Amino acid sequence: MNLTPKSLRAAMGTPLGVTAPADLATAGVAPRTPSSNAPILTVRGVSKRYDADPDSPLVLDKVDMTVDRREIVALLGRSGSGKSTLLRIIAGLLSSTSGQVSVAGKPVSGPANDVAMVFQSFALFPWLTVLENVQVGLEARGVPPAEMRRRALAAIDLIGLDGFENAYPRELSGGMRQRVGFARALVLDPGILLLDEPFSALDVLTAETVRTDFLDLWADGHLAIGAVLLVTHNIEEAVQMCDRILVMSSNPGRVAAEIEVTLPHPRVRTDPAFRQMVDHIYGLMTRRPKAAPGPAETLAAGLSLQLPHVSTNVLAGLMELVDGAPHNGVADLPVISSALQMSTDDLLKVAETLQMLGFAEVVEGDIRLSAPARQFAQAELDVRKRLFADHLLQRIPLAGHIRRVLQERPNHRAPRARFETELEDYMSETAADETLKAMISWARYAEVFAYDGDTEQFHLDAEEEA
Ligand SMILES: Nc1ncnc2c1ncn2[C@@H]1O[C@H](COP(=O)(O)OP(=O)(O)OP(=O)(O)O)[C@@H](O)[C@H]1O
Repeated sequence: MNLTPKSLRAAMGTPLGVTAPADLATAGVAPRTPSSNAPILTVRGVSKRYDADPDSPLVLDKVDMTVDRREIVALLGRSGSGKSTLLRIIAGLLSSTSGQVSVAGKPVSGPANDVAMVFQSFALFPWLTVLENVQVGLEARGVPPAEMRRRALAAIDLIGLDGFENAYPRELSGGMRQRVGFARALVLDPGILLLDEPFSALDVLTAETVRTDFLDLWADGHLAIGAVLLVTHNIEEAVQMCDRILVMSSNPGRVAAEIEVTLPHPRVRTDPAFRQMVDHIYGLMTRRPKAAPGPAETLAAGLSLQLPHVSTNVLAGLMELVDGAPHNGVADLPVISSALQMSTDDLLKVAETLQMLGFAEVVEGDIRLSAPARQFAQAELDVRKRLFADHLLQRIPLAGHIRRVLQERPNHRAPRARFETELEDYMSETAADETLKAMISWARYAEVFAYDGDTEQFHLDAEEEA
């Protein structure tokens, strides 16, 4: 039986909207009714490098943001944009390189009492029961045992786990485990609740149930929390849940756009206004990758272009899909993403790779194939390879550079390390490694040069030497 707060209350014969257990509820609190003008969270000029070396990658660059009382705010961004880093700095689990964070007017310099967090991985103690897991934070704060038990039971009841107090996490489904994660955070009555992709490890239906139950409790004023900051890369989740969405850009992470969501609750995903907002945000998240430099520009500029490791099978698959009916060359990315059950992040990465290679334009949430891409989609393998080779050499300076070096060397061979070192002047080691992996797989497909994994050397085959 799926015990949700709604079904639980119904089973108890109490109408929705009743006052929740005293320690958790702030009766009569209406969402978005500020109890004070000061924001509950203020982030000012926060920058972060993980390495003390000033030349190491800047993960966050002078981030400014606030969250008001009774607000649910999303930090939405692509993978690697620094969302989790920012959340951990706000929680006091990580220090910033510069800038300040304050919660409820107090500067954060370590784990703060006014902050609680729900993790993607649930992070429960497997050897503790549900009740003991929920009590952990209260125990750390020295709450007396009787009060601790009373508050933990109230939180468990509220979140729909009544009857499971003595169960161990291994006996619970994923959705129930995450409810424990929520109860453990809510029991602390935090000024701000930080949600780090709390629904992304759940299957689609369970995620939707836990999400809407949480929203119901919030809307009914049953949660004694000041505000919520949600980290997600799921655009629909952000539009469904939040009053405001902060879109983060990557490399370095910055707040690139801020969107107020005023759609009435409950928000329906098929509603045209909902879809329009999702499309708009898709557009904002679709940055145009740096264009390949023209002949007048330096090789250095070209080598700074990071390549995503997307396989040619996946690239070909998306071109075929968009080329075919009913899209006929132009498609709405949110529509394809739900049809393929692909995350926004994964789909945008593929679409932007096609754009980088000159096979597509990605604008305002749409992907439009170029003429060569449509030709590719309908061609046999040898024509596909030729088209891909042309685009690779024209659009990706690294491809031309490696090929030139191989042509100039008498034995037509060069070690991978030679290019890796060169790339690392412009990007991190991880990015250089991913760039070379992409280059190797694309070049092999297009037969513009070869790579020997055993000797870690690039080389030209006889027909490639021409
Ligand atoms: N402990 C660490 N040491 C060094 N670099 C790190 C560390 N943690 C994260 N990074 C780097 O910081 C950048 C931002 O990572 P972060 O996890 O904050 O991004 P994110 O937006 O939360 O990504 P995701 O959605 O994939 O979780 C990435 O380039 C990542 O490689």
